[in-house]
Amino acid sequence: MEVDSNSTSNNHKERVVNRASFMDNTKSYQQRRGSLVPFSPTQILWSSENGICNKDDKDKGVNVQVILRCRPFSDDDVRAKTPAAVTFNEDKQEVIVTQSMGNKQSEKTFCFDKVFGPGSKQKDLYDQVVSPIVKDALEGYNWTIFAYGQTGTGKTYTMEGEGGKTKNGEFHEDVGVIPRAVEQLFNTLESQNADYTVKVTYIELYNEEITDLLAPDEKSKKPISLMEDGKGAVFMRGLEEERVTSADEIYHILEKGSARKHTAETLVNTLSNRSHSLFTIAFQIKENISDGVEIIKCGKLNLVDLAGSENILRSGARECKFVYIRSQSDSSLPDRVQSRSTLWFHIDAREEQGKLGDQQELAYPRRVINALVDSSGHVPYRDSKLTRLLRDSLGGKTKTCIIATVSLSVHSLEETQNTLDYAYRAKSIKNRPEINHKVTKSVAVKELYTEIDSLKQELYATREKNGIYIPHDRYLREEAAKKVNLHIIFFVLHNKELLNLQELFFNQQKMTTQLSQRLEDTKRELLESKKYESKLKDKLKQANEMTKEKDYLILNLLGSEKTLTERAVELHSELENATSEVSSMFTKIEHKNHIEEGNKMLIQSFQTILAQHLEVLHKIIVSSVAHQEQQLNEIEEHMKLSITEQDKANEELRIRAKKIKDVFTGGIKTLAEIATEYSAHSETTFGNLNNAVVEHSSALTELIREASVKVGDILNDLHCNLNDQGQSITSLWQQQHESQLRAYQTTQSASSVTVNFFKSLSKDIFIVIQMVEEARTIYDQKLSEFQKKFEDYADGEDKQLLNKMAELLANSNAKKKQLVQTEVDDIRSYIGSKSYALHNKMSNMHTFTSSTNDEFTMEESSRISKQITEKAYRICGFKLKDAFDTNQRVYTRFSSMTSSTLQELDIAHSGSLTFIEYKTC
Ligand SMILES: Nc1ncnc2c1ncn2[C@@H]1O[C@H](COP(=O)(O)OP(=O)(O)OP(=O)(O)O)[C@@H](O)[C@H]1O
Repeated sequence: MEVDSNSTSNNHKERVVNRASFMDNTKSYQQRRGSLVPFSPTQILWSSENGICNKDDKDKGVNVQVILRCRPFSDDDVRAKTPAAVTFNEDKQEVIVTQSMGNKQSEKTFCFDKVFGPGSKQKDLYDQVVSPIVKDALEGYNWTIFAYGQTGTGKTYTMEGEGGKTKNGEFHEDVGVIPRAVEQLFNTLESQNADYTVKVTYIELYNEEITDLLAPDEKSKKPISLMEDGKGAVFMRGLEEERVTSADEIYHILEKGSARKHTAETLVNTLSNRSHSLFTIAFQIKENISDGVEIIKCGKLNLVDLAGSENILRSGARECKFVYIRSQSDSSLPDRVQSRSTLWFHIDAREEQGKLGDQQELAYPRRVINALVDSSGHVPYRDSKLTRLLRDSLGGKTKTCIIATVSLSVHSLEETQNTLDYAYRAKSIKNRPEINHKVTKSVAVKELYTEIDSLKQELYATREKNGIYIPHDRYLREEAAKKVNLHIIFFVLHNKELLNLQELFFNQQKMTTQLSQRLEDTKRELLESKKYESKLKDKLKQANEMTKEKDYLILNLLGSEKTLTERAVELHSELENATSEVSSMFTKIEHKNHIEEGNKMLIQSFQTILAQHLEVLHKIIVSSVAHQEQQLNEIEEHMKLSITEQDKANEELRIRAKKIKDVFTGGIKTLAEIATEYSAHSETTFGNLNNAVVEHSSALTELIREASVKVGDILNDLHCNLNDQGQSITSLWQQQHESQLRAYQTTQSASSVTVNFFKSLSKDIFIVIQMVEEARTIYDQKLSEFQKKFEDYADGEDKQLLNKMAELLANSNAKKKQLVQTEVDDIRSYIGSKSYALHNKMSNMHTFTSSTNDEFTMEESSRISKQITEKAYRICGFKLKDAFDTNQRVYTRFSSMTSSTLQELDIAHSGSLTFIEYKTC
């Protein structure tokens, strides 16, 4: 019957059988793969009672080596720029943890045997830490290396690593401790050219259940139980041992075993180990130390990858079967350990202890460590399978190296501190390593033969189903030995017990005083706690009220959130609309920019056109000025010509008037001569006189007629001249007017074109409108100034010209008028004086005739003479009257002609003045 550690039975026989079974098992000859030496790794793992120890090591003890390794930031941490909470001093082997509490920062420094920072490589760790361990193990020591730390901090990465071998047979840089150790082991064994046997086991401890990861298949997997040999040595029953001959075989086994592990995904690790795994390599090396004397070195490496140390709920594990330890309920533990455990783990009162998982399993090693560190006497190895398996490694005969893994991240600060605390405490655990038993070949062979016999008999008995067969002499031997042992044990135990009890009593006394003191403290604390509780209750009440308020607020908030959501939807649609509008605006802006570009080009072309127009305008003005100058010159020439013609006409008129005067003077003279001759020869020449008078009268009439015709001609010529002058002036004025009109129209059209163009521009270009407006205003101003100047200039010129013309015309008219008036006056006075002289002559002739009539008083003669005189008188009278009438008519006609000409001249003059006034206005 097997004795489980949890079993309370201590039946002697059972123990013997059990031990026998253990011995059988440990010394069973491994024939499966033809090994040279009988051995069992499990035996060597947990028992080394036959070992030869180094006296110094055994006496003083060797501290557990504690290595600290920190993993680098994950990609997520790098992305989130997570701050680091841990710094390293690899030279001093120190780790500094920085913690912020409000405004304060506290630092805690931990010192370890070796510290590997986030930049460390797998090879560095292996070369500096594990390689010496492997060498030491090859000397015959048992070694346990276990990785401990929070999930995702790199335990599996450190122990197993990632990747395999490269093409040139070297390890990938991420390969971990186990494959490298395997290779070093085989390389050394090969190089020593020794006979050796290597065997491996690979187990998983999950939920207090041990699983053989190397079992051929799931069905043939047997439950593995832990067994003790009564002396503290533990072995696993039913465990498959695989004998290996090369490193590659081990890699294969590792792969196979790893694939079977219980894993789950956590928030910090996608492939998190939910179990503890123990990979063990046990080896025996046969060494020939001298002729014929052979020794066998037995060494062993236990490579343990523990499950994540942290609070699993916090890590977000899925499908997690684990709960947390309820240390208060564990009555088997001393109070001190319980309270410490409570600090480390969360409690779930619903779970029974039996159902507790890995976290509880991890709590036990901590308790073991605490007990070992505090030297409290009782070390609770038996509380869990893990601590039972690690018994020899924590305070036992196995050398131990703990690789504590931590994360840099500030988010893992709490777990990092726990790990560092735990690792730091573990540093002070002392083991008492012993080198393993070295046996000669002959002794081993003898033992093996005995074992074979015993096994054969056992087998026989089993087949016969007669119970377990023990040979008689062996039975007697063992019984006797047992009796002796019992006595010895009883005696020793008795004495020891006595001593222990004494010690226990003193300890108890000490503890009692301590406990009563603590009880007092606790009572005080209880009182304070009660006070605190009442305060808490008050606070709870307040909190409840606040919760109600908050609920109400939340309801309101939900309502407003709903409206906000609706509003958000509306806004969203509005935003979409706005976006489309904005995009259309952008298109418009683009279009506008395009137009502006076009406008710019238009402005530029307009500037060019404007410049061209201005140039043309300038040319037109220049040509118009030249034209006007030419016209003025022409007018001047015309005026000069007309003045010359006028002078000529005047000269002609003067000559004619002189001729008329001469004719009149000649006629008067002739008349005087005739009168004289008449008076001398009054009677004889009366007839001649009559004839001469008649002749002269007719000649006078003819003369007057010719004079009046000539005067009429002169007046006609004068009138024609005036008409010509008027016409030439009118045509000149018309030309002038037309050219002015053209110039004015050109200017007007140019200005209107400019204005229109600027108006149309102002509509199109809103942004450049100011510039354009300014330019337009400036241009307008300049143009209007120019136009004004031009108009002023043209008007001034016109005015000056018209004034000059009017002056010239007025002068010429006045001169003409004066000339005509003087001529007319002269003619009038001449005619008047002539008429008067004629009248005087006639009256003189009348007086002479009457006196002649008086002198000849003869009736006949006086009657004839009277008749002749009266006849002559009548004829002269008639002739004079005719001449006078003709003269009068000529005078009237001439006067009327002159006045009408003068009137026409006045009208033309007033017309010119009106035109000049109109132009001036
Ligand atoms: N020192 C390191 N350098 C580079 N990558 C690392 C390091 N340590 C860990 N990692 C990476 O972090 C991830 C988690 O590591 P690992 O699975 O070894 O953590 P663990 O402590 O074994 O977690 P669990 O307890 O959940 O099994 C892996 O992808 C691994 O590659």
